[in-house]
Amino acid sequence: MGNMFLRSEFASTIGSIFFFYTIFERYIPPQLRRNLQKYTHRLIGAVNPYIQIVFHESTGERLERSEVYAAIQNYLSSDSSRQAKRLKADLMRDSKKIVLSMDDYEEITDSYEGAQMSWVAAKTVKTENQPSYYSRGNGERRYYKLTFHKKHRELVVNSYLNHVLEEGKFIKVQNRQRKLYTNNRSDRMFWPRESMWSHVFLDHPASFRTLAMDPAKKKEIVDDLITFSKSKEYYREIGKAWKRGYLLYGPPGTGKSTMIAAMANLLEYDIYDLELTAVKDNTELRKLLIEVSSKSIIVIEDIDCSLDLTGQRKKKKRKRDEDDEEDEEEEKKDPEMKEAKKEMQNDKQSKVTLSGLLNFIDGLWSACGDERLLVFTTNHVDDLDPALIRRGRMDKHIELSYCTFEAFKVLAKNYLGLESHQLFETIELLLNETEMTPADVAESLTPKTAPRDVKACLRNLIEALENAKEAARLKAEEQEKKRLLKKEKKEKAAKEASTSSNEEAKREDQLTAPKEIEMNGNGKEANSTKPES
Ligand SMILES: Nc1ncnc2c1ncn2[C@@H]1O[C@H](COP(=O)(O)OP(=O)(O)OP(=O)(O)O)[C@@H](O)[C@H]1O
Ligand SMILES: [Mg+2]
Repeated sequence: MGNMFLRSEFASTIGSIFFFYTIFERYIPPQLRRNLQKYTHRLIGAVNPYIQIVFHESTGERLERSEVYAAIQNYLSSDSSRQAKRLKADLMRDSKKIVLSMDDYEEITDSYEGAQMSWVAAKTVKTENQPSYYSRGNGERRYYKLTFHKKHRELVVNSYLNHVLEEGKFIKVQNRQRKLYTNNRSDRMFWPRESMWSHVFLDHPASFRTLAMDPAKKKEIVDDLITFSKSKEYYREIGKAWKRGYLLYGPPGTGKSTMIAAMANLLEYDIYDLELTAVKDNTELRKLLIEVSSKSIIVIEDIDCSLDLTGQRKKKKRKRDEDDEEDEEEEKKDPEMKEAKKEMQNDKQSKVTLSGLLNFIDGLWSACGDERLLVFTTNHVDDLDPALIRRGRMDKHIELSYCTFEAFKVLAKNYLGLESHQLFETIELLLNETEMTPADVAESLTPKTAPRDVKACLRNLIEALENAKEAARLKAEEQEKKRLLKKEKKEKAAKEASTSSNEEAKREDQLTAPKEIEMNGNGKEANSTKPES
């Protein structure tokens, strides 16, 4: 009986609300309605101790997805998966993980420095009077609503919102699918707003654990990288752009490119592989730089071959100039050929200059965007212009060299799962006497049969090392022979030159001697040229 009474009471309340709402909507003019709503809100605001902030999913007339909304979605994802009963799963653009978020009208709570915050996901539906850009296709406009007590206003405005944004961005970076970018050729047509970089997803398995090099040196590099990635405040304090330059040098196949991939994997950075020869000029280089995002490594491989920056390149240029002189004659005969050659040269040559590159590294533009590594690689460090590699530009110089026994042990572990073996001693001796790149050692250790025969692999390596040792011995012998031959030739030439000059002197003496005698015979003239003794 009581229950029935309650039920009818409830039904009549709902009925009254519905009745008043219909009257409100239908018979009260819009202007009055708006005023009524405004004053009701003010009245409620005066007595309600809670404050609300709304964050819409899309903003502006273009309805671009709001970065803040995305950051909140990421920030709330772990709380959502724990607290919400109805969840939505999204695979966001460039994300490698599914992001879980609470469904509409779910509520979750978050606590920050002792303050309780409540987050609700909701949506508004477009009404007839609203402009068409107000909402997306289905007429819905989503938002998150943050509610907190007014005594936490300062905390929320000054620190909680920043915390949400930073954390959300951090989670986004963690979840993002990393990319390997490369610059497009500049003579290509670009669509408006099209990026000058094209990309593929970066999925390189290299890591510092599998990189073969001296463990102490490896630790030093890893520590340096991690310290860099955590030094945002430090760089701000000392007034320096948050970037660091590395120069990796060493013979081909010693792991320079592998180390760059390991760096990117360690710090979760993107890689921008900059092909300088495809960059038209310094202005374009600057444009490319502006597009590079934070948390990235800008790589210029084989810098000695990329530009007219090095001694070697200058030598090549000199040679080219000599060739040009020979060609000039031909070109005079055929002017069309001259034009074609000119075009071809322009095609090949980038007009990026050393000063342009230095500006790229440490000019004002390079400070736009945070947390960036710049890595140069070269096989010929001595050929580089000292201005390019001075500290401050290339802060850390790392030499990657031939395989040491320590490096071999890492490769043996990677390739064969071996910590030790009786053949290691022989290999150590041979490695001390022979220069072999880690790439060659790795190739010898790669199993050629399945299941892998560990001993056969080690024997393979020993054989390769012995061959390399023998080849080096023969080469040294050959070089010594050539040196001796050259020396002999030089000595012979010098001897011949001295005998011929002696003979000439003798001949001259013979030519001048009779004259003197003659002169002596004549008397006076001879006395005037020779000092009296
Ligand atoms: N230090 C190393 N540790 C592990 N693997 C290595 C190492 N060095 C070379 N390798 C192996 O050799 C291959 C070639 O190495 P990488 O391309 O890194 O050499 P590089 O120094 O960049 O050569 P280049 O100067 O020709 O560009 C890699 O795929 C890798 O498997
Ligand atoms: Mg390389």
